[in-house]
Amino acid sequence: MLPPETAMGLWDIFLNWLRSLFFKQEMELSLIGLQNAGKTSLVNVIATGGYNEDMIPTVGFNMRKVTKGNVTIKLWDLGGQPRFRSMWERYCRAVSAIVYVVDAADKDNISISKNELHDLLSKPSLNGIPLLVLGNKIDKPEHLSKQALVDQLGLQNLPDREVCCYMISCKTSSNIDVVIDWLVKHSKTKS
Ligand SMILES: Nc1nc2c(ncn2[C@@H]2O[C@H](COP(=O)(O)OP(=O)(O)OP(=O)(O)O)[C@@H](O)[C@H]2O)c(=O)[nH]1
Ligand SMILES: [Mg+2]
Repeated sequence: MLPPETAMGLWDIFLNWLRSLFFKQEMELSLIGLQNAGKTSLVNVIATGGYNEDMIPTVGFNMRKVTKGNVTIKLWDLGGQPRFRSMWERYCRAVSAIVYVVDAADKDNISISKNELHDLLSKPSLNGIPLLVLGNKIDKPEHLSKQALVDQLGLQNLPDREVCCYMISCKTSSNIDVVIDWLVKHSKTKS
């Protein structure tokens, strides 16, 4: 006979396993933003916790599946260079949320980032899709504050969609847990 506390532990593990069979969640996300913002770094940090200084710019897009608890997240990681931006919309149409990554320490490019974001959100096909804006690289001392980023990206006047903004660092993993929580809350139960 197992001691009662071990039996309870096993019972809990069994129940959790049973729950995970019946309540699988899934979601599809697109990661958008200018080149060098840190989109691929974010995928890596979510998937494995790893961070690398020597990144290769994404050509076209990459798809990666990541499982967090009961949630399987399909991530479309898109290239941010100007020549790839015209395909952003196509990869955002069917997603549960758009994740827009900004280099919060690159003040010179914030207005370009703002214009690209507003351009994308003006597409009728993307109406109503929740938006998560991530100000990345807060390990750099020159990074903008969250309020400054919200103001400079014009996030206050975005109609008819849920908008959320967090400041993160892929390098130090700051606030990555809050990002994952937000994503998991926006997933859908698989039917
Ligand atoms: N200091 C700092 N550097 C970062 C951070 N996140 C990413 N980087 C660096 O920024 C550079 C670009 O990162 P990527 O993840 O390749 O950027 P991307 O948005 O995928 O770029 P494209 O694929 O060209 O669109 C790399 O040198 C990263 O090491 C961060 O949180 N802090
Ligand atoms: Mg990339």
